[in-house]
Amino acid sequence: MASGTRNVTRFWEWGRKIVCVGRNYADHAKELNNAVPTEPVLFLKPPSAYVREGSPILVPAYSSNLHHEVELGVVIGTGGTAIARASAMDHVAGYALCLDMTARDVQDACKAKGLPWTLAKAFDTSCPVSEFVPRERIPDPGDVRLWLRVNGQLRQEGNTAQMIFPVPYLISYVSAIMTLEEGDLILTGTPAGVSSVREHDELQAGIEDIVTMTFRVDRH
Ligand SMILES: O=C([O-])CC(=O)C(=O)O
Ligand SMILES: [Mg+2]
Repeated sequence: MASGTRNVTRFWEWGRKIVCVGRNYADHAKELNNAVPTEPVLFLKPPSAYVREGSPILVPAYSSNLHHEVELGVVIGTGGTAIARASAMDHVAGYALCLDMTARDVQDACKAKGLPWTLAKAFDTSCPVSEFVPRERIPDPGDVRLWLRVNGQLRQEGNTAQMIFPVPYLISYVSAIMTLEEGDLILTGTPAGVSSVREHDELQAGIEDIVTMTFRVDRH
């Protein structure tokens, strides 16, 4: 697991990139009136987006509609360029439960103006992450249940079997565009049920009961 003096189980400390896949579940694409894509939709978050349990998720000062998106995160172990689909899983060190926090009002405005989603997706605390989950604990990333509760109420529930583009496809696709490096994280998209959160809300999420996490929401 160790690489030099660094340990991939603390990948969020490495300063590596976070590659996000959008609209990878048809039911979520439809709930936001987006077309179901014929190839992956990609965007990035900077490593400064990471937040860990114990620290709050902050609503950006410029947003009044912050949404949760629960997602399976794939942590890259061995980097590569133009990785073949057949060997893609050899590049996975493990997984993490992630939230792709999204300023939905800002994203809607960006979409309307044809602008990038950076303000909506890449702000500080926009990427809450769980503990690292070693790959052995998820033998099939194409068949795990993701769930998210807000103040105890179930809001999102989906199975990664519903992904349009499965994990090996995504690793191959992304690595043909940008080299994947050890410690990079791929967020694989969210199932349906995204909704608003406010100051003082409590978010609880899990990959089944393999890993769970709890975050509170605060304002700047
Ligand atoms: O903002 C969106 O709806 C796109 C996205 O991140 C997702 O589908 O997970
Ligand atoms: Mg997302």
